[in-house]
Amino acid sequence: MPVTSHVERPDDTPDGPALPINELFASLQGEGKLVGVPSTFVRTSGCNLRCWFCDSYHTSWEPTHAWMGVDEIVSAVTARDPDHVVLTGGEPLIHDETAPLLERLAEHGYHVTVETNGTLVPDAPIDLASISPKLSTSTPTPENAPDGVDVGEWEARHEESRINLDSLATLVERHEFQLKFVVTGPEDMPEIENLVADLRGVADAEIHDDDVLLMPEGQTREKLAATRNVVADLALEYGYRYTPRLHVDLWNDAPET
Ligand SMILES: C[S@@+](CC[C@H](N)C(=O)[O-])C[C@H]1O[C@@H](n2cnc3c(N)ncnc32)[C@H](O)[C@@H]1O
Ligand SMILES: Nc1nc2[nH]cc(C(=O)O)c2c(=O)[nH]1
Ligand code: SF4
Ligand SMILES: [Mg+2]
Repeated sequence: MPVTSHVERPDDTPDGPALPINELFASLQGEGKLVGVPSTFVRTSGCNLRCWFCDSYHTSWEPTHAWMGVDEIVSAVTARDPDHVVLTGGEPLIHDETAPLLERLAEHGYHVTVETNGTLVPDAPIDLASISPKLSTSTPTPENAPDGVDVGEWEARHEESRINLDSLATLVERHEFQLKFVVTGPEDMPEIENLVADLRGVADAEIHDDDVLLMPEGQTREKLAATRNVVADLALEYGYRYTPRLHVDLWNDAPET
């Protein structure tokens, strides 16, 4: 079981910038302000956190990928001719090579959303920073760990690195953004309220209530059936926005969706 966030680059990868790619596919944006928009998804492998509920297990707990040169990734995107591109992971911003990829995608004129946990800041163009800060209920423990996983050092490591207020402030100052919280239940709300207040205190940017999105936790239709109405009621109660997980409604937990 890998215990680092680092994904080693083997010697036989292409010359120039390259990234470990878990999957690259066309789908509808399933989450957030652009839900329903046809998009090409580029999913990098490797993450600096280990949410117990991570719906991309093969980019975090057990990273799986092929190395692709930035040129090759751009060609695979242009072949699909999208208007919207979503760069996600894993955590795409742990890789320095996401910056040249984002530059290239911007040159092509695509609208690019970056899905990030908000702990890192790139120096690169982003049209929508889709920031999903991780709450204390995301922290892995021996009790909630995915089957067969030894949480080991990750309980402490995740807990100490999951929130970086400076990074969050810089991201919301530099980019159009959404704050998309994975909500497991009402006990998450005080933490969300405190984090939004802290961020409003330090960031030189307006954070409107409808920039704050509550997303039900659940990798499967069955799990979402149990959380979505609870979370919808919380959005109504607190005045934040609700986001569905459209792709889970449509395709459950199938890969490349
Ligand atoms: C796999 S993450 C990759 C991007 C980045 N690492 C992050 O966490 O934002 C993509 C999105 O899925 C969300 N997510 C992951 N597992 C989830 C689950 N079990 N239920 C709901 N959302 C989940 C994350 O919060 C994030 O918004
Ligand atoms: N359809 C679809 N929409 C998504 N929006 C964010 C996703 C992600 O994994 O980052 C995602 C995903 O995995 N699939
Ligand atoms: S930060 Fe994102 S990719 Fe990393 S473990 Fe959490 S949900 Fe998965
Ligand atoms: Mg996903």
